Amino acid sequence: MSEKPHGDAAPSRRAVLGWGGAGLALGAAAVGGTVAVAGAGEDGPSSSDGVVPFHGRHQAGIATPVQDRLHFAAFDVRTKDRAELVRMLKEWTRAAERMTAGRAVGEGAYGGIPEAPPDDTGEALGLPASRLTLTIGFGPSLFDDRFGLAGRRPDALEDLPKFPGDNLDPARSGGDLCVQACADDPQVAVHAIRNLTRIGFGTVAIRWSQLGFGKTSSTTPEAQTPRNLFGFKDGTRNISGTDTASLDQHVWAGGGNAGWMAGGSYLVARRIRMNVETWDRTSLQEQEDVFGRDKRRGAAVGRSGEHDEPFLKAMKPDSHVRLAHPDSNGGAAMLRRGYSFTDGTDGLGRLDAGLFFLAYQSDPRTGFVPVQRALARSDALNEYIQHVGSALFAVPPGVRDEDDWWGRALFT
Ligand SMILES: C=CC1=C(C)c2cc3[nH]c(cc4nc(cc5[nH]c(cc1n2)c(C)c5CCC(=O)O)C(CCC(=O)O)=C4C)c(C)c3C=C
Ligand SMILES: [Fe+2]
Repeated sequence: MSEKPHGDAAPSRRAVLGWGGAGLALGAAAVGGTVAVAGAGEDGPSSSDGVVPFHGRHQAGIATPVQDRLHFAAFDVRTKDRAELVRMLKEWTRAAERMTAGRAVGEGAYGGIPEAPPDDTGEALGLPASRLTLTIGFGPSLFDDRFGLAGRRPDALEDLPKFPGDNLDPARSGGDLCVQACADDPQVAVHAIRNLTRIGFGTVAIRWSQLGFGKTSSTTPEAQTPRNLFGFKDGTRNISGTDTASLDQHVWAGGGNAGWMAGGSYLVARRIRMNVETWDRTSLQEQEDVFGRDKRRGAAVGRSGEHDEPFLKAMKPDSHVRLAHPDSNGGAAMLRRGYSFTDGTDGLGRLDAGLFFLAYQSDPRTGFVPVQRALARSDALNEYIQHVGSALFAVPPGVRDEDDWWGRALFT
């Protein structure tokens, strides 16, 4: 790709009108696919590095390799006009195509009509695509009478039950829509959410959002397993993004009563506060017993290598890994894709820190729910954590091409 990162937009209206013949030539080149735009380079190096393809059978941001940073936003829909919502989803899709390719939204951040605000907010000018992925989801509350979608709600999008120990803040829970923005540069992820929010002004409003850093799970087992804020390797036994058999079995939805979801997935998001101060005063032995893995290598009790198969009976009955393992839950499994967060302090001198747990599965009723029931009941980790936010979303299949848009199968 020869476009400059985030710098170039389609040639601006003024540029096309003003350049005359040059503008026409540019237009012809654009039809062919790539565009060498006058002025390319002034905002950063030209490169197609770090571009994760936006189009495909599945949305990017699920099985694709996990990036370093997250900006997650849940939105309430403010309009009651279905056509307006559809218009916005189409506009969002076109903007997402551009931003994930490292390009600015619409006509860009400068060079347009001086009397109008620019199409792009500009803070990603000169930055590469940074493996940005944008993944949309539809919450249970979207499927009400407002948009005539009640009959299209998937059975699998059943509200999550209340689990023992939950202390959920409604202001950090739920949402009609969500967008998960992941990138290796936080500015690129934030830019993407900000621009989608700007496009949606009047149609949707942000209900809550979460920034994340330090991925706590990876979908690439050959890479070094990241550590969570308790200092333990997290994601050792995650589903790999290239394990198509496991993805088909545990992650991609088949459709069920909602054919429009075939090739999609269900996302559970939980904001989990971690009491790092208490943890840091806990003995190493207790810490390792809590997880059932050792802190140095991440090896399961009685094993020496991180990826050696755990022997569950060697672990304490209330250890996290024993309780969460598929063998303890009738085979239940999910693809974890969470991030650490720190959101300042809580006024009592403690960090407001934790895990923003994100898990994708083919059906939460057979994925997250049974595992979380077991954990909520008996997990030794519960002494150190608390679930404070929760949301569930149906994540539709991927956008196939430039004529397709987020939610087309649901709304048409
Ligand atoms: C309901 C699902 C899960 C929640 C909620 C959850 C919270 C949570 N987990 C850790 C740290 C670790 N989890 C590990 C393994 C693990 N966790 C879950 C599920 C939930 N975790 C599963 C399915 C597994 C894999 C079990 C297995 O197959 O062996 C590990 C060990 C390393 C690994 O395999 O990833 C750690 C460490 C925290 C800190 C946390 C809440 C804050
Ligand atoms: Fe876990």
